[in-house]
Amino acid sequence: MGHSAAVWDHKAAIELTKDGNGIEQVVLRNPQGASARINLHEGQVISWQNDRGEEQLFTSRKAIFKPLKAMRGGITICSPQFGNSCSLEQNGFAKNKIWTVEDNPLPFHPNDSHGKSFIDLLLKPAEEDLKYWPHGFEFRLRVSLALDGNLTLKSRIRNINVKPFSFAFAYHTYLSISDISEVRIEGLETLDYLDNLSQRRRFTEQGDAITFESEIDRIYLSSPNCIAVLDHDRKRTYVVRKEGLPDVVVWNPWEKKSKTMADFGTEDYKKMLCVDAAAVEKNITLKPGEEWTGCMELVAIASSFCSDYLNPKLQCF
Ligand SMILES: O=P(O)(O)OC[C@H]1O[C@@H](O)[C@H](O)[C@@H](O)[C@@H]1O
Repeated sequence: MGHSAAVWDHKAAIELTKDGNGIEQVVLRNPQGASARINLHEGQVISWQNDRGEEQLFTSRKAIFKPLKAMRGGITICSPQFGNSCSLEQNGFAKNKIWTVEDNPLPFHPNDSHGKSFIDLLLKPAEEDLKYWPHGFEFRLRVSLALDGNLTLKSRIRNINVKPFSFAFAYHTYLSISDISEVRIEGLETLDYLDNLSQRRRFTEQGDAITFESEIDRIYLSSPNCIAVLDHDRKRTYVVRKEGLPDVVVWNPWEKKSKTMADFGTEDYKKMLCVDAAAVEKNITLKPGEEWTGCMELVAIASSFCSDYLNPKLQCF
């Protein structure tokens, strides 16, 4: 990092940094030493480390860091589309736009900031963006790091136009894992899913936790608000909590597809698993003046798994 300057004096450290490419990043820290790094050019969370400096999000060794192009890894905001069903770029344009830091955001719930280090980002369409997506919107993203190291992303999208519009949404989350063969997901058993590898045909998941032995690209529907990703070898469990996001996308490209991706190493598929809190099956529609909110919280638990996190009665936020 060439340059570093304080943005504002918050309870926990927040710094704005520039690297050699001039990419502006925000680094959130908590007093215990956990951190999260956000790229302003893409509104993308590119790292989330625990208090021992261990990466909890995956970044490909071949990731390309350049402005206005989401790098392979971290958490990418996918909107207003997911996939490549319409004329927009794959997974939408939000990940390839310049976000600004918002100093005076619309008020959040008081609990949203309590004891947390956070940054508020804003995305608004530029004049030329309206040519290919003609909808007036304000997209606010709050990224917060709590005292316990949990990472929360809260998105608010508001229609500021006179016509309704619809969009899909996903927090495309690359979790860092020890080895894909050591990992299982709990919380998606018996759910229906759309299989992206079979033209989005609908299937029903079996009753066991999900394990991995080949490419997977599925949209699980009407999912519970808490699911868990258990990594036996690393003795770590990620809990994904969500609100306003009914679907969960699970993706691993496996070996053959990895070779077709320029910014992804051939062996990288072993070290990552994408588990996205999403709204994909049914688009969200906003009338003029309406606002939608979608949250995801990531919790990383060291050692053994605590099944209380999957209790459907637990209040997520
Ligand atoms: O290249 P991107 O935009 O990061 O997307 C990668 C993958 O993301 C997954 O979530 C999608 O379901 C896949 O179909 C897609 O290929």
